[in-house]
Amino acid sequence: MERELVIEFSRVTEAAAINCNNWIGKMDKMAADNAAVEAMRHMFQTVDISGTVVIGEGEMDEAPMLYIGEKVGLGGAEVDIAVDPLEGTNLAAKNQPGAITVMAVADAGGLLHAPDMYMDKIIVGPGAKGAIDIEASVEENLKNVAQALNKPLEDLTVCLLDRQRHEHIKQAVKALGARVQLITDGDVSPALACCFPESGIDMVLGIGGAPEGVLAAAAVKCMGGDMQGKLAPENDEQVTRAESMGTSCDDVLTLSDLVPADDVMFVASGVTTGSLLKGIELDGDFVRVNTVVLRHKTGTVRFLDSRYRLPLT
Ligand SMILES: O=P(O)(O)OC[C@H]1O[C@](O)(COP(=O)(O)O)[C@@H](O)[C@@H]1O
Repeated sequence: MERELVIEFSRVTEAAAINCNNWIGKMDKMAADNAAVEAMRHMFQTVDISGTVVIGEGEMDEAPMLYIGEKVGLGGAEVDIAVDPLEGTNLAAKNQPGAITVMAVADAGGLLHAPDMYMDKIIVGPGAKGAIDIEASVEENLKNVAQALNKPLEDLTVCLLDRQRHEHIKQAVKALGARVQLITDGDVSPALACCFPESGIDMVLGIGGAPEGVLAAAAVKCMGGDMQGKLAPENDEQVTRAESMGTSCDDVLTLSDLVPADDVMFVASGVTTGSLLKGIELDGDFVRVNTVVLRHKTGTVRFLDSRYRLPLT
């Protein structure tokens, strides 16, 4: 991939974020999502790549735009693309922190084709690389991560979606005297955040979407953190579907299973303000949007503070 693509890709997630601005707080998550999808799809058509959507809005018969298998771009390097045009649709609709527009781009074959089902995840930043084991208990993982980070357990913060299915994790964290940070939606943002010590999040645990798991893995790989995942099927049909896509639900998926590519980029723009990215702001004649662009091959981490003059062209 070419260096110039950094800016090209940031325009894609920024267009999506700007286009859903009118829907922030309007209690209509479908409309917000559609606005992000439309803008992202439109902007892809201006980028010099031959892209294939491998994680997108669904299968071709259920999603008109950015469906799995859709070809995007003007032509150029053959890349695979994972998108979540609006990650945290509820957060945007309810004007709560942490909604982002996000994508990952890798050399063809470089991203796991994750089925649309749940995935159990354990994620840490670079300081705790090698200290996690998804098959070990919550207690064991917390102790090992605290030791790797050289932190007392009481100061360790574990982020998880506030769901009934995570009750055992909450209880285990409480019993150890560590801290939880409960989120209502959007588990990609904390995966990125735990790679930045100043975010205050040390690890992410629990079950969320598998497509979001691959996006999170792209961010974590670029940042030098660590992640393991395991598909969490809800029925036999999902087990069969996962197998037909080449992944067993019994497999522990390491970072290199989730993102085999060496050249992978992760790009996200803020919709509503979160721990690392500010949300969309109107600033006089301009609209302002914050973006993070990570690239594994070059080890670069870029924060962009972009402004677009209104009206948009
Ligand atoms: O709400 P559930 O079913 O627990 O699913 C959790 C998944 O949904 C999300 O919170 C948000 O997904 P959407 O943006 O599609 O609404 C993801 O970040 C997370 O992985």
